[in-house]
Amino acid sequence: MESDGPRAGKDMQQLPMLEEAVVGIKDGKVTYIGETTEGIQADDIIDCQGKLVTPGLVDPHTHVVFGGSREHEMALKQQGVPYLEILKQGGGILSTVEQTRVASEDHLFEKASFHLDRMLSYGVTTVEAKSGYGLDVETEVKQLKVAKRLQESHAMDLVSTFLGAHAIPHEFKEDPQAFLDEMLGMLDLIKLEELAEFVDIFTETGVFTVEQSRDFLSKAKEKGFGLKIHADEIDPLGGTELAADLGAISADHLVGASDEGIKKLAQSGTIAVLLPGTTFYLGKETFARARKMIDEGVTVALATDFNPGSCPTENIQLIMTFAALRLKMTPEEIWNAMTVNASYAIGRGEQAGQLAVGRKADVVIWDAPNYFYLPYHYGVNHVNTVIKNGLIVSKRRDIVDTVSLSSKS
Ligand SMILES: N=CN[C@@H](CCC(=O)O)C(=O)O
Ligand SMILES: [Zn+2]
Repeated sequence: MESDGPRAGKDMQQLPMLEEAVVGIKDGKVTYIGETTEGIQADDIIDCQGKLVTPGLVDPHTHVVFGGSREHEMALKQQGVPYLEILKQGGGILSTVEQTRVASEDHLFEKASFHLDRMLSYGVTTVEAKSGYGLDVETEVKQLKVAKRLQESHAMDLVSTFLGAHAIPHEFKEDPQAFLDEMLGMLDLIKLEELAEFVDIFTETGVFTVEQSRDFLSKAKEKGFGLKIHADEIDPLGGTELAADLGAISADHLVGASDEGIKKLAQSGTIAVLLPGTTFYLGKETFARARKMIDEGVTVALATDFNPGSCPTENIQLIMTFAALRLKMTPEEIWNAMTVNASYAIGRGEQAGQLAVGRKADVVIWDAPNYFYLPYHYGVNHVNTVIKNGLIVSKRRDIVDTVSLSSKS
């Protein structure tokens, strides 16, 4: 799984793989990858005979720090009330904002920790975490501080994104610009206290316009932040083009991305982070045009978008199945999208997403006989063991003979 950079377009089909491989780990790092154990001494040996071994997965788009939950919205969804209508009525994101504002920092820490444990158990070892459920200075800082504490104490590696521009809170309903100015006013503090590396905005009907987003993100860029955009998730407004124009590191969702937008992503190198779990959960028929993106030479990554509203699942393996069946991505493209490309989408291309000598020993051993088995056998957890920085952080029941799971392996 070594790569010099993100894999774009048809290069996403490349998936270097060793059979009969040996991975050596010492002091938390990968020290050896080869096909023989000859001349190698080890204190502990894990026999992975017949099993797939990969780098830890990278989830480059999550909203993991939040208060409460939104199961009460399920009935509204069943009645056909659209996502943006629920938000307009003060529910949706704004309901989670209320629950996050009243939660203590320690509570949010414990809750996010629980979700991160679950993500680790599904084979994810690096994750991006967005704020955006505070929408006021105090609560946004509280969320970002929780992410920072988690980065310092949890086995998971976290990369933090400031999404203060996630929705317009009640108190600014009549004056969205004043709200955006308040969020912009936080950037110096966020920089000073190293609370986030990226700034994101929800560019969507009834939330922020393309022009508001351009202005907001340009100011964040001037202050030295990397940029991300929730772009063309529901209505095709042109957030994709904006992401490319501004040189954003990623443009996320992209269900309604135009032909022009897709071309621009390929030219700018902005990574398309696709979130098919969200499209599924919103009950949409039309998914992001991954095939067109790959044909045009775009770098595609995949993520869960784990959040309490539009995609409440930590199961990134389920996203593999959606990517295969609804985005028509090949298994090779899916693995690249969740490892190499995902790590570049959050500025961790040099640290995560590859199994290579000298890198962190973030390794997953799967109860699967080959890499295309995972998107196929869906809805369950195929992890056998997760190793983070050389230590076992998650171990599940062993199946001795994985080969027997498959007729062909
Ligand atoms: N679309 C905007 N933000 C999130 C959903 C947040 C929520 O519904 O709580 C997303 O990426 O899908
Ligand atoms: Zn999101």
